[in-house]
Amino acid sequence: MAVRAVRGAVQPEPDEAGHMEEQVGALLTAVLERNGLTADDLISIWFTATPDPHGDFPAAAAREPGIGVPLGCAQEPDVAGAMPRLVRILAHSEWDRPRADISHVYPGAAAALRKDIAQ
Ligand SMILES: O=C(O)C(=O)C[C@]1(C(=O)O)C=C[C@@H](O)C=C1
Repeated sequence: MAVRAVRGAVQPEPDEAGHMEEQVGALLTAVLERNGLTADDLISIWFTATPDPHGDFPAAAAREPGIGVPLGCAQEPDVAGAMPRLVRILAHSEWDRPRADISHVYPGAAAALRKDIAQ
């Protein structure tokens, strides 16, 4: 069994506590479903958020889909002209398939960040 990493990002809109939880939760659910993973396969999830105000900690959204692994949040560099209000995830998982099979999930506006890998 290998350890693999999967990426994703979402731009919660509007920036209210309930929406953050709902949309980041949906991102996490999509990452699991598209990759045939369960919450038990995960090892950890690192969240980053752009420096604009957010209604809640992104990691709080992982509790709704029942994800019980270690979580962390940090702030992205404040790059001029960068897309605002983004929450990004980097999840590590145990995986029995090749790296090329991983689906990285960038719904909606976030797809513009990584046209090369967004699904
Ligand atoms: O993948 C993303 O979410 C990006 O915005 C791209 C990118 C990159 O340049 O590779 C930029 C910033 C993030 O911290 C991670 C990756």
